[in-house]
Order: sequence, then structure tokens, then C-alpha cells
Amino acid sequence: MIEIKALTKSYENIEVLKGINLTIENGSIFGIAGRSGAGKSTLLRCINGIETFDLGTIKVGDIDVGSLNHEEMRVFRKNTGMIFQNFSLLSRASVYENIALPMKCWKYEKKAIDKKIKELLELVGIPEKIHSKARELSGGQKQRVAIARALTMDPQVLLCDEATSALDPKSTKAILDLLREINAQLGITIIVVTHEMSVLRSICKHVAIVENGTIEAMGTTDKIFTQRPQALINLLGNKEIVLSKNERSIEIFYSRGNDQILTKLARELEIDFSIIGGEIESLDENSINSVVIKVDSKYAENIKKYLIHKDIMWRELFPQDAEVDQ
Ligand SMILES: Nc1ncnc2c1ncn2[C@@H]1O[C@H](COP(=O)(O)OP(=O)(O)OP(=O)(O)O)[C@@H](O)[C@H]1O
Repeated sequence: MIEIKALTKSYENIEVLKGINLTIENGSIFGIAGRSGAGKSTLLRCINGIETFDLGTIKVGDIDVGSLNHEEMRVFRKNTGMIFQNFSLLSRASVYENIALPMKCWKYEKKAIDKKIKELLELVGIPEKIHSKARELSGGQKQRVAIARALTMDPQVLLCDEATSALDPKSTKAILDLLREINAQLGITIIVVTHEMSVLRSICKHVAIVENGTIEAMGTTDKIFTQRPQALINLLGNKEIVLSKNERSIEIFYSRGNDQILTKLARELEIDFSIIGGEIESLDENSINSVVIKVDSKYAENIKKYLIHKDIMWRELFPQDAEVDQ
């Protein structure tokens, strides 16, 4: 378990983390979201000891990160792998050389290095690239190499700082699938810092939203995206909905198990509605998509009852100042 209590951190006189409290269970995939400058990366760097902090405690398992001396910190860092948006590879070096780096630092034998690199390249799905130069790889392949390098020391925690932000949607999906697989196969706790809602919705079970150095919302991803605390709305921006009198708007959240909900709703209740918005991230088992419908207000209560009966998450959306017939 990672336990952060009352963590504060300043750069010169500016406090960028203002009393962070956070608990992350072992083996979970935990998302940290927030606007640029909110303090997400600083928090991540405090967790793995790259950055010192002023007050509070960070415990990773039974290790009290703030109390480690130089040598203990070196050993501790073996236990936390990290990947970045820009991959941080040596571009002229080969895939083999890039992945071998941490093991060479720890003076592993060549035989052990060869074996580990072979295993890791199988795991990340690019065994044939072992002798390619890093600069010859696509973005997604580079991130696979970075993931392999981050796993060389068999860490229990993998920190991902905007790891998919530089990738196209297809590569993003492939890297997220890989992270999910690594989490399931190796039981590694993964902390994902991102500003992309689709990343949170696709792989994180729990989410914390950081605003200006404090955690303003925290909970399961389902709960955060259905209850939409103010911090999420600030991050997403409000949906613009135009309703005329006698119209209502309902947002319906669904996953792969109930992706036919709209057609069933229309057929079983014998009603018409318009689709006026939505966010379809993917149809993975775990991801939650949403669709916004506009209906005649006389159908609204029946629709809500139907969704409750079917155990489907929903919420009613109100325009700021449209004339809604309450
Ligand atoms: N080394 C540093 N020295 C001084 N100020 C810093 C340093 N690193 C970060 N900051 C400041 O701390 C604040 C938080 O930065 P941080 O990088 O943690 O935010 P972030 O939420 O990760 O943003 P982004 O998504 O843009 O990376 C910012 O105001 C930033 O300018």
C-alpha cells in the first residue's frame, strides 16, 4: 500500500503540494488527473524519491520514503519504475542497450541481462526489435522499450507520467492494454498521471483529481464520472446543452455489457429521443462510455425508472439557463 499523509512541497517560496492525503492499494491502477501545473508530476516524483518534500509522510509498503539515506534511497528506487511522455531513451543506442542500462548500473552479469531483456521484450510485444536503434522505432514501440526498461528491476510500483500523451489513439490503446496486462500478470501497482479523461476511464479503478496542489475529488472511476464533482467539471468543462421548453436531457453511462441500452430503451419504452452528445472511449470490458439524449419531458420519469431498474448509471443534465419544464 502507498500511504501519503499531509504532504507539502514548495519550490522556493511557492507551495505546489498543499497537504496531500492519498492511499493507493497494492496491485491497483490509480489515476491522478489535473490541469497543467496542478502538481501531478511533483507528487509522482515525491513518491519515488526523485524529489524531496517539506512536511508529511510517504510510505510505500513499510518504507518511510522521507527517512531514507542516500544508499537506502538507491535501493528503494529499484522498487519503483517510471515512464515518461518523452520516453527518455538514448536515441542512438539499441533497444538492448537501453533496457540493459539499469542492470549494468547494478552490475548484473551479461547472461542474466540477456535473459531478462529477452523476457521483457516478449512481455512488451517487440522481441524482433532487440537490435534496432531507439530512434528507428515508432512512438508506441519507444514506450514499450521504456516500459521494459522500467521493469528490469522487478519493481512493485510503476509510475506513468503522461505516458500516452505523445501517442496517437491506436498506440495509446495498445500501451494502455499493455499496462493493464502488466498489472494483471505481475500484480504491479500502477499510478497513472494524465490529463486525458479517456485514459482514466479506460484503465484506472480509482482516480484522484488534483487542483492547485490539493486533492479536490477522489473515488472509484465509476463514482467520479457519474457523480461529477466540481473538480471533474472544472477539468472537463461543462457540456453545452440547449433545451427548449418541455425537453429533458439525460446522460447514460454504459460499458460493453450494456452497449445496446439505447436501442432497448427506445424499443421497450416505445419512445423517440435524439442523441445530442456522448463520449465513446472504447468498448473494452472495463471502460465506461456515455451518451447524452434529449427527450420530451413527458418520457423523462419513465426513462429514469427504466435505467434504475436495469441498474444503469445515469444523471440528468440541466442547461445553465434554458427554460426547463420542472
Ligand atoms: N523544479 C521546479 N522548480 C520550480 N518550480 C517547479 C519545478 N517543477 C515544477 N514546478 C512548479 O510546480 C507546479 C506544479 O508542477 P507539476 O509539474 O507538478 O504540475 P503538473 O500537474 O504535473 O503539470 P503538467 O501536466 O503541465 O506536467 C508548477 O507551477 C510548476 O511550475
